[in-house]
This record gives sequence, C-alpha cells and structure tokens, in this order.
Amino acid sequence: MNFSAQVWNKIDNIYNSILIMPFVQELKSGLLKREIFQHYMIQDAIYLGEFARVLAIISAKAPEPDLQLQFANNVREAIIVERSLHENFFAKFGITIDHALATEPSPTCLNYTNFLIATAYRDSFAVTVAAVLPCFWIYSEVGKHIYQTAKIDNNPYQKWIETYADPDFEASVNYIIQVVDQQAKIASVQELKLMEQAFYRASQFEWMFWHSSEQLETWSIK
Ligand SMILES: Cc1ncc(CN)c(N)n1
Repeated sequence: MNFSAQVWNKIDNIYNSILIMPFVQELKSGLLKREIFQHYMIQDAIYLGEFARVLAIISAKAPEPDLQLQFANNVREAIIVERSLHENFFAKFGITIDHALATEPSPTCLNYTNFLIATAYRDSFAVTVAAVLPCFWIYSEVGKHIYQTAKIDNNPYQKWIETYADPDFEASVNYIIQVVDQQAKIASVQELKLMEQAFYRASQFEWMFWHSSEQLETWSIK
C-alpha cells in the first residue's frame, strides 16, 4: 500500500469527524450562520497568506529542478483560485479588506500556521510536503462529498463547494499525493515516521480550524 493510502487510513477518524461537523453540514444545506462563515473567511485569508510562504519554502527545498518548478506552478495555481474565492466571498459577505487586515489570527490559526512554518524551516522537503498534504487532500475530499449531496440552488456557499469539488483542484491534489509517495519510497525509517506525524498533526489542525470558527474563537485574554 502506498504511503498516502496508509496515512489516509490513519486519519479516518478525523476525516469522518469533519464530515459530521455542524460547519460542514450547514455549508451543505446553505444554513451556516453568516458570522461563522465571516470568521472562517477572515481566518482562512490569514492562513493562506502564511501557507503561501510554506509552499515557497517547499519549492526552494525541492531536491530537483523539475520538481521545484512543477511544485511551484501547481501550488501557485491553487493559491490563485483560493484567493479569488476569498475576494468573491469578502464582497458577498460584507467583509472589508481593512477589517480583514486589522484582524489578528485566532489561536488555532496561529498554531496551525506556526506548525507549518516551523516544519518547513526545520524539516526536510519530504516531511514538509507531507505536512501540507492534508490541507489539499481533506478539502478536496470534503468538497467532493458536499458537492454530491449539497443543496446547490440558492445555497450562498455554492462557490465554495464548487471550488473544492473542481476536478482541477483534485488534479493538483493528486500531484502532491504522488510527490509525497515518491518521497516516502526513498525516505529513511526515521523520516517516514516524521512524515506520518506531520500528516496526522496537520489533519488534526484541519478539524480544529473549522471548529474554531464554529466557536468564533478569539483570544481569551487580550
Ligand atoms: C485551513 C485551510 N485548510 C485548507 C484549505 C484548502 N487549501 C484552506 N483554504 N484552509
């Protein structure tokens, strides 16, 4: 069994918990509260800004030029698509750029992005790619799952659902899965363990990120 299939099996509990989260269920029905989605959108814009830095470090660490280029192009596309999604929702949900820029990262957002940045600076290319894989893969699976059963007509979150259920997004996810599997084949036992841990930790953060928006999470002391 490929490394990716093995680690996906290990996060089965997390993935299934994500599917039944109120956030995901309500995206599907279109009934998600506006203020929860606004919280999520602003935090996600902060997250993606940091995520882009992590991807740039991955590209810089790539062991061969083709991989460096392909990876950079692939992830660049993913960032552009998500940015346009945010612009669309900022306008639709009355979020101003000034408000978004003045908002601090929530504890969960900061924790997740710091984890990714620390991994990118400290660990190998292989471990870092394993750490960002859940970000792509879980969204693609959740997007496809919601798309199959969602109420699409008059659903204010339709564009979100379509973005992550898009076959182009799935293609970029498949590319990253393939890169992770190639790296796993040549990794030492110790590095494989780190790859597995990074994948699991990032998956936990994916659940926590949605949960933090359900809670409208802020800092408990200012
Ligand atoms: C927190 C988070 N994780 C993943 C994705 C999808 N790339 C996202 N937009 N935000």
